[in-house]
Amino acid sequence: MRQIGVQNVKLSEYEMSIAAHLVDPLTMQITWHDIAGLDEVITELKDTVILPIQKRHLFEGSRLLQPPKGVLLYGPPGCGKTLIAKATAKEAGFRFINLQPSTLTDKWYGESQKLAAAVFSLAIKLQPSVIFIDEIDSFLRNRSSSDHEATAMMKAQFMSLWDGLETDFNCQVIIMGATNRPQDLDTAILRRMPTRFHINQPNVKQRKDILKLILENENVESAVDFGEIAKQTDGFSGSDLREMCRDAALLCVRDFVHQESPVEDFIRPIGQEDMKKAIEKMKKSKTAGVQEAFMHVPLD
Ligand SMILES: Nc1ncnc2c1ncn2[C@@H]1O[C@H](COP(=O)(O)OP(=O)(O)OP(=O)(O)O)[C@@H](O)[C@H]1O
Repeated sequence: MRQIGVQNVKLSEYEMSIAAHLVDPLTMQITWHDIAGLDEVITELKDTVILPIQKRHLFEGSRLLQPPKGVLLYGPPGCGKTLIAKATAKEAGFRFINLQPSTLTDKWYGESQKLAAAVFSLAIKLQPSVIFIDEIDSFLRNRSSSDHEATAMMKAQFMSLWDGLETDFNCQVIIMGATNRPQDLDTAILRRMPTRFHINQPNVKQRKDILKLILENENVESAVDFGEIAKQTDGFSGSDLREMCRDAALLCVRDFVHQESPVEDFIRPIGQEDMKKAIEKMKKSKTAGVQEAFMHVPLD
């Protein structure tokens, strides 16, 4: 707590266990510059979320123009939802509580309720703060009659705590949720997240931008054609592209390690051919499914 500049705040046992999920803003280095191809989303986030926070005095008189208390980021996996949430917190100067739903759902009933309450009370004590819930659909999904009673109670409690934030005009706590399955979210939850951003699978131009960013500080041959690679990677997420570039870089390392008699003490730059091989490998693992791909990794 001292590290993040919080003093004289007493925490309960439950708040302490939630505080373990707090990301120290000094170590949280993600900024807008670490995100490629999502300029439109970033501009909109700046206007609707960051500006009302940073220029609070300009919006004080208006209830309409308060920063939203709930923001939903939705779209396929690996396309930058977590990056966006972290960068928003960093740029707004908010503390970041990275809440895994399992923190609440793995506990026995009474414990879950106390922890859920602690999430909110901690966020308020530490405000300004963002509570980030990845895979928010996993515990705030559509309510159904088959819900366990404890699950239903927990959802109801979560929502009423959330409403507490909404009604407190001066409270600077934002809930940011991420999901791959927005259609599974409870409608009452969707209503509490009116500000929504679709983070889609990157198109060809976005893939080119992401590739440039990933390879910005790497040793890459000048002849490497980013446009061509972007064209050949249709259907790849940002995370796939990163993994693919890592594979291409590893091919260079492997050549260095396995050369017969080391001539020079440097690793060759990444070339177009390395990228081509890495694309093929990623395509195979995507079609074969992750499990299948793992079976072909030699264990030695
Ligand atoms: N737009 C992007 N720009 C730069 N890097 C990206 C982008 N999208 C994804 N990445 C890379 O992929 C990694 C995974 O992205 P991230 O965790 O933000 O995805 P996500 O949408 O939250 O996925 P999940 O739904 O699986 O949690 C990032 O750490 C980053 O290296």
